[in-house]
Amino acid sequence: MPPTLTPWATRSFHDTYLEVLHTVTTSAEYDTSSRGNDSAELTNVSFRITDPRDRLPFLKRRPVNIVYNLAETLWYAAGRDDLDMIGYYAPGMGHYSANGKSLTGTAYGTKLFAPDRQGVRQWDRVLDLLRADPDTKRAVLGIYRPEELAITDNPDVSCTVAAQFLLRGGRLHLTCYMRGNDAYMGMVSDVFAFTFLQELAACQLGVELGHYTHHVASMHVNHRDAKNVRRLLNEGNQDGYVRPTFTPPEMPAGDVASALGTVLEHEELLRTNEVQHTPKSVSETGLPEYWQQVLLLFEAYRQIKHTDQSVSAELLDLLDPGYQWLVRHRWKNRMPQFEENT
Ligand SMILES: O=c1ccn([C@H]2C[C@H](O)[C@@H](COP(=O)(O)O)O2)c(=O)[nH]1
Repeated sequence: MPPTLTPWATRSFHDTYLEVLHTVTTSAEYDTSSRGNDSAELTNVSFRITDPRDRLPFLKRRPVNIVYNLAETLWYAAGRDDLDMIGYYAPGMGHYSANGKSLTGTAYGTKLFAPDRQGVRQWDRVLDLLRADPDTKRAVLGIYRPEELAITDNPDVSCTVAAQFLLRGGRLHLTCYMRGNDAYMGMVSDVFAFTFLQELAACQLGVELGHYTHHVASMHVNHRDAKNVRRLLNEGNQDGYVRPTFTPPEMPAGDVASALGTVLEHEELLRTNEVQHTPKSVSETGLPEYWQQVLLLFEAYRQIKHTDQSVSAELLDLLDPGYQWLVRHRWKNRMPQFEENT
């Protein structure tokens, strides 16, 4: 019998990430080969993160691209499916596009945040239901659609089937159901996006954040990533290793929709290099500090993409310590001064 991962609960995703990678690679049930991907697979893996704000792993051997993760989540929240936006942060996303312009399955935002035929967003309907009937068991955000399998050789079928809110004891919990999850690559972005959206919903409802639970039918690690996964798992075994810990930033209550709208306007101007922000101009937006941090990250990325200079030292100094750690380790060769052991 393979080990059961339920009920696995850790405070942070960092610990869960390593546990899942370790268990899938050492206790795989199957060796699968589908659509050119050879993988080690463990079926029906579930875990819980008790602090969904602690959603980032901090690993030197795989520094998360925090700019991409924020951009992808905002791309969802804007109900978008275009490669113009997401392709700037992840050029590889183009491979999943059938028409070279947009994405289908992966564009969760079109299912969650774009108005349906009745002109209502699924997100709003579910939040309204929670306001009207807080104990409801119906607050389900449906993502996977049966029609996706009707498209021959569809390169992009939704991996997330659904996500469900439960408002219990004044706290908003989220459960995510996935048909398949790439434990090394995809899981980091999926957990980031869903926990971020959970925090957004809690702010919009004016309730406390609860726990986040992730259920996956096929949890797998592709064989091509096995070596990198081993290196990652060994990171903690190095002499003198101290696991970096940071207090995660907390999304402020208030008019989240308006803050999101402003952030998205600035994101586009920075992406197209029409605007260059400074710490002063970011503070002049009047956005809460939390959202200013997102703009600082987009400005750092603009400097990386559109110039060949180092990222501004003044900007780096202002970043939240966890974000700063990730940027410094991800784009080492674009940092003003980088010390390996910091
Ligand atoms: O949000 C996503 C989207 C995709 N994938 C991974 C899972 C699979 O490895 C691959 C999709 O391949 P198929 O299951 O569609 O063959 O992408 C994720 O982990 N998360």
